[in-house]
Amino acid sequence: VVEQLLMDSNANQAIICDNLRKVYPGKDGNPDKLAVRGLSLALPKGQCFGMLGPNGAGKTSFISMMVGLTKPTSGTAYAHGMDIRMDMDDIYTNMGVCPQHDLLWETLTGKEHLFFYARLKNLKGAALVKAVNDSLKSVTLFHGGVGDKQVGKYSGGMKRRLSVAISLIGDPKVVYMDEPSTGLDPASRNNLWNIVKEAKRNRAIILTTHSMEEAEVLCDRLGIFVDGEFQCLGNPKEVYISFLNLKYYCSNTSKIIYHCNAIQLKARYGGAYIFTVTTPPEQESEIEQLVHRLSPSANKIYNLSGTQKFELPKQEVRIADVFHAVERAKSRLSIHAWGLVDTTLEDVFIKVAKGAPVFNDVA
Ligand SMILES: Nc1ncnc2c1ncn2[C@@H]1O[C@H](COP(=O)(O)OP(=O)(O)OP(=O)(O)O)[C@@H](O)[C@H]1O
Repeated sequence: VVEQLLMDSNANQAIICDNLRKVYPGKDGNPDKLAVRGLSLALPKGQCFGMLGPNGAGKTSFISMMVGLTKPTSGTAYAHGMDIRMDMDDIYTNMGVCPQHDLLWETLTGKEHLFFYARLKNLKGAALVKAVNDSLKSVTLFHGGVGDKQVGKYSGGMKRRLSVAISLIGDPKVVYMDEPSTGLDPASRNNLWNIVKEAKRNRAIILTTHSMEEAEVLCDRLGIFVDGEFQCLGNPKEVYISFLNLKYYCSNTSKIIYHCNAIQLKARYGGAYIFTVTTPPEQESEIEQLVHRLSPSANKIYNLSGTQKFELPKQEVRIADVFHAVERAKSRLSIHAWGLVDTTLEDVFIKVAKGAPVFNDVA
């Protein structure tokens, strides 16, 4: 699969991770720490991938490997088709990083920062000046001579915008952003989100965040990372979570309701339930009709080989009606499994984090 993706890398996949692992050797008789336990991921250009996870989950360890600060213990990853084990120098020319804490020189101006980083990306002459001015404009630090002020005089929001501008200077195709909007007021945060939305058009962005809202606004796909591995991967509208013992309204042919250790969730989007049904593929249209009778504005969000998922606006449906409708339908349809879940991304994230082992942030 990785080889196929790599062959396609020039055309499509900006980032490919192949069973990436990071183990920190235990010291003083302590056991080894598996910070990243075999991460595989492909991210096409034009997408922003959000990495959520509790403190100590391994997000920074992952990003550190991707940006060349540390070496993988095993496995590898490819940025723009280049291997992080061997080709880091080439990767740097096409990579941008916005670190969690602004790494800025207080006595340099915003513009000087951008000149410095743009030169590192081999920009020269008129192209260099244009790139710096465009960059300042894109993060609204151009007008009024703000770009010529020392960074020490910048507000937190201005520093964060500058850090994002630095990560994007030189048109890198792969960008890592570590909690880009942490600590910003709502207006500055919205401003920064617009910059990131614009930036993701022609590059791949991997973004870590603790904000569900940020993940929903910016990310085309996201994963919840716990204890060194993804517990779920999907788009913000629909994420699969496993290894959790969450209450889940679910039934299959033998049980009506049980507590199962898998959950499908839908992020808020106005408060909807996710209704999932698996039947033989030829019965799909009958299920669709049933769903639309229950909820006329239901929206189909997934369909594969007889498994269909719909979002049902909460104000339109009562849970009991769904249960009755499915039970009645079982007399004429082969419903292999079905489920109805009501939860928000934030609720689930908190439960995922609680379900994870307690991490000690101190290495
Ligand atoms: N250099 C190191 N040596 C040993 N253990 C480490 C080292 N760096 C991180 N760890 C451990 O690896 C685990 C993952 O840490 P990491 O910093 O990658 O998590 P994180 O998800 O980025 O957390 P946060 O959200 O707090 O930044 C933690 O248990 C941490 O204590």
